[in-house]
Amino acid sequence: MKAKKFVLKQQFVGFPKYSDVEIMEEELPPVTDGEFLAEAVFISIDPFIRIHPQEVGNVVMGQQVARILESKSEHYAVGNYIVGFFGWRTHTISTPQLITPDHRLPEYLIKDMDDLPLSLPLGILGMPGNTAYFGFLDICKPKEGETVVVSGAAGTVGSHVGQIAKIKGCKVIGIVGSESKGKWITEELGFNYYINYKNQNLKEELIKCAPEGIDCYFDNIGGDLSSTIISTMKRFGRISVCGFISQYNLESGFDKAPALQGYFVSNCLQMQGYSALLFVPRWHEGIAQNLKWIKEKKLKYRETIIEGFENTFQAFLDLLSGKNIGKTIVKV
Ligand SMILES: NC(=O)C1=CN([C@@H]2O[C@H](COP(=O)(O)OP(=O)(O)OC[C@H]3O[C@@H](n4cnc5c(N)ncnc54)[C@H](OP(=O)(O)O)[C@@H]3O)[C@@H](O)[C@H]2O)C=CC1
Ligand SMILES: CCCCC/C=C\CC(=O)/C=C/C=C/C=C\[C@@H](O)CCCC(=O)O
Repeated sequence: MKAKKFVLKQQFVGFPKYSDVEIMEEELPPVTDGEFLAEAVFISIDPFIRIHPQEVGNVVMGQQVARILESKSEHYAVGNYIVGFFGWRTHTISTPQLITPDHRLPEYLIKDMDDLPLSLPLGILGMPGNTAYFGFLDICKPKEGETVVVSGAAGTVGSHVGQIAKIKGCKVIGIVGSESKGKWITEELGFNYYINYKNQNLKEELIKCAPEGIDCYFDNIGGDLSSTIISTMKRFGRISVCGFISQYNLESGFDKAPALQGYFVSNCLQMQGYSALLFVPRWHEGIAQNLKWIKEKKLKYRETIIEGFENTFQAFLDLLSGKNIGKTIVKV
């Protein structure tokens, strides 16, 4: 059995380039006792791949939904589907990772999907879904009637957070980079307003949509746009810092505190960052709640599916340039 894999050839500097990676082949050894052979069906494309430390020479990191092709493990049977952190590769031989260390995403068998797509455990029913569920509810602690701003609002995490905010009875404003994204989140997902940061004045529009000020800000983007949003927050506002994608491709790094301390002091704001990994002990609680909301038709999703393993890197570039709506997935 030959596996294909994307190997990191050099560290990403600035916007990633094709010369940063290389597709290689690897001859896999026979499966031995306790091991399984899994074939990638879907590969997850996520922004953290751009900034998470990775070693040159290693397979590019990432989650997969994979089908068990051969098993000498009592835990997985041939034909089972699992979620695993195997990276950008077509075939993997491994042993079941039944206990999740603190710094890892869990590996598990996919069950109870009914007729839902098998890709969802990489999106709304997986890491990004739990990022939205726990990171919004536990950190922003939204109350009915409050005003919530979500940036990256047509992406996997942002579109999910906005819908949870609606379920909780909030007014929701989504920040997006195109009109089609804005129409999707307002007309189909129920956000109250969208603001297109590429062609509208963010501050003026925020004041129009939320003259009362903002109670909760779910931050996916960081940078100057987030500074503007934070400057319109109300007293005792809460900010969940999920990501800062506007800074990921900068060559200069990102180690300056925003010059917003005045707003934090005068409005008694709270800001907390987190990683989805914090919530690994409650992983299946988040998945069960998100699945319940999907079945109740309270939570909708979209996926941008790119076909073909060879197109995995292009899918990553497209995500970083905002070409996706909802979750970006490679169908291997
Ligand atoms: N803390 C955690 O544990 C986790 C954090 N994250 C973070 O959550 C965020 C969203 O992730 P995810 O939902 O997977 O990705 P998305 O599906 O939201 O895709 C990324 C989106 O970011 C937007 N974007 C790209 N560049 C910029 C920019 N310069 N300014 C503003 N927006 C930009 C684009 O939308 P547009 O067209 O609107 O610009 C793009 O579609 C990321 O910051 C990610 O790193 C994700 C998972 C876990
Ligand atoms: C410097 C470390 C990366 C920080 C990324 C920052 C914030 C945004 C973000 O996108 C976070 C994503 C978190 C994802 C969860 C898990 C990953 O870290 C993969 C874990 C790798 C593993 O070994 O399992």
